[in-house]
Amino acid sequence: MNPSRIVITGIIASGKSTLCDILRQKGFLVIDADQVNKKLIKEGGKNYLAIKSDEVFAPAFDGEKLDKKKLAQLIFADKEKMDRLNELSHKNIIEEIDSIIDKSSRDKVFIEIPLFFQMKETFPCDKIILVTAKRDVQIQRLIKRDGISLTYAKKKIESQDELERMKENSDIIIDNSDGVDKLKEEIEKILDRGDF
Ligand SMILES: CC(C)(COP(=O)(O)OP(=O)(O)OC[C@H]1O[C@@H](n2cnc3c(N)ncnc32)[C@H](O)[C@@H]1O)[C@@H](O)C(=O)NCCC(=O)NCCS
Ligand SMILES: Nc1ncnc2c1ncn2[C@@H]1O[C@H](COP(=O)(O)OP(=O)(O)OP(=O)(O)O)[C@@H](O)[C@H]1O
Repeated sequence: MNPSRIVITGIIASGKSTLCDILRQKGFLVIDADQVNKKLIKEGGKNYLAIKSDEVFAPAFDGEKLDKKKLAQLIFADKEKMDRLNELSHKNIIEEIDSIIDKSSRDKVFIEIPLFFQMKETFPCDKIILVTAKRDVQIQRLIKRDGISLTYAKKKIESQDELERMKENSDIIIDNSDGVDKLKEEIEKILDRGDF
């Protein structure tokens, strides 16, 4: 079985995971690249080992323990470190996602890849759904969900600010600036249209 691959991507805190939860409730298989990475950065995992062996990331370790908050602060403050982490981790994330898809018996699989357009590696797919939200809505959701400051929220947003390019290269764009009910309606319309 070679299922059709539908990528869900978008700006940070736009509502990708919320959309994916709706799809899961409808019975679809949804793979989340962030969750895949969480497994790979657990002690002994492929990405944990790659990060541990690079001295640039030593400040993020407390003995053997990887402190994800410290790692996030390191990469969001330094683009070079972010690129290095991406180089170490993305190929492993893709490999793991491919292996989950290979084992599935579904005719379509949704894959949430927040950094789809930023990854150097190519991830073959059939359709790309882009989730967006108005900037002020995005900032407020990020601050509320993660309990972070306005400055840090803006820094996180700036690090992946290429919205126009993302729009040009996507097949379907969902604006999730309104409530969750509106988001549900939007995805139902898209599913009914049978675009994939
Ligand atoms: C920095 C880490 C430790 C933070 O972990 P944490 O559990 O707090 O956050 P989580 O993984 O859920 O990521 C939340 C969001 O942060 C943003 N983000 C994460 N990593 C990056 C990155 N390297 N560059 C830009 N944005 C990123 C994305 O929007 C992502 O959806 C973790 O995200 C990580 O190891 N990142 C590198 C791997 C990666 O690129 N993951 C994204 C897969 S597409
Ligand atoms: N339509 C909506 N109305 C109100 N709140 C929403 C809506 N969509 C998402 N949210 C809330 O906004 C926050 C961000 O949404 P979510 O976590 O789904 O975004 P994300 O794009 O997956 O984030 P990340 O890029 O960090 O992975 C969450 O707290 C979520 O509950």
